[in-house]
Amino acid sequence: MILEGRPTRSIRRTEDGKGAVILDQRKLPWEIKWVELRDVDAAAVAIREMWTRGAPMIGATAAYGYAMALAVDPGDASLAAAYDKLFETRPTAINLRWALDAVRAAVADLPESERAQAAFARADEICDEDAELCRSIGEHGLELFKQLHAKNPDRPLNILTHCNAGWLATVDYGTATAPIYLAHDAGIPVHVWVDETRPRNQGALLTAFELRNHGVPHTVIADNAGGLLMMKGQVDAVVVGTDRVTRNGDVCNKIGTYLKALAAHDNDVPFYVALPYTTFDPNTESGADIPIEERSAEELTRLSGPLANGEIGTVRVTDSPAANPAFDVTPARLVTGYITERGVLDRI
Ligand SMILES: CSC[C@H]1O[C@H](OP(=O)(O)O)[C@H](O)[C@@H]1O
Repeated sequence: MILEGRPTRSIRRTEDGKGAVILDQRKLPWEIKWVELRDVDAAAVAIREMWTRGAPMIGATAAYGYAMALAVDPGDASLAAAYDKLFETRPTAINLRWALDAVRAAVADLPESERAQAAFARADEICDEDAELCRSIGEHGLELFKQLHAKNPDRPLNILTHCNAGWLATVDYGTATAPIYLAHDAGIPVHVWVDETRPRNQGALLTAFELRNHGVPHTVIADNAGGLLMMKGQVDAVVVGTDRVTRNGDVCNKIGTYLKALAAHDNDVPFYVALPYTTFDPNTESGADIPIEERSAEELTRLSGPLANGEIGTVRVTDSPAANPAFDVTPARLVTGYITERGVLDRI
């Protein structure tokens, strides 16, 4: 099923098959700008500077960047150097490692002359698989939403989400948004509370953009408002994406997720995490072992956006020192269930 009102893919190969095309998400929603990535350095910059972001999208972009590196130099030294260059862009989302390992495994035993083509083919597979995984997450989440809505059939189902785990964060459908889109398209009245998600406002800018384009009723709220809404019975479930789920079920996600889980637990609101298997990390025991990315303080001390004259400007929020951890960890004990391509699981 192709969702109307938006591109069907957030990443694709260039026409000549030698690069990748992504949306520059830093410009959204004010400008829809597709950019071509033509080499591994461009892919690394796009990931590190968050032109494109979201765990599956980071993996997909890195996969194509890896293939571009091998098209220039397919030797073993390049295979290792390109892996490291892409791996060190952002430390938290496990999809990055998963995708790089998948491409390396597909080419390492091949003759050098065959490596680039095989790498691009594996990157294509990663993208096609991600779209299918997210659609399956949506199908299983749809059944859950039907059960939740049956409890209060005379009013919309109120879902709260944090950050952007939408089609912009994946190859298609999204993870947390997949059940929202499929429920909306199936005629289930869904309303979404969209956490703005400071400091980069992926919720207010990206999730709101997606939902607006798809005609899904939604309300942008301050990150700190969710607890009150839950206390007032205005949230039927919290559904978020994730960047890494560890073997014990701990969930690493955008900063602020843990606080939503605490409020949900205190108000008996179910808290679900949507993820494909590519975001599960069996090699890490618990959330305590996950590297938490620390991003620039400027992301917190400066705000940018269109000024009255339409130009993109920046305003100062504070001139004081700032700390900017980009993720936090929600312990498994606070997670009601995991919405996966295999179904809704009460333990991962
Ligand atoms: C489906 S992954 C979405 C996940 O990625 C986001 O992080 P970022 O925007 O920094 O890449 C956020 O944690 C989302 O939940």
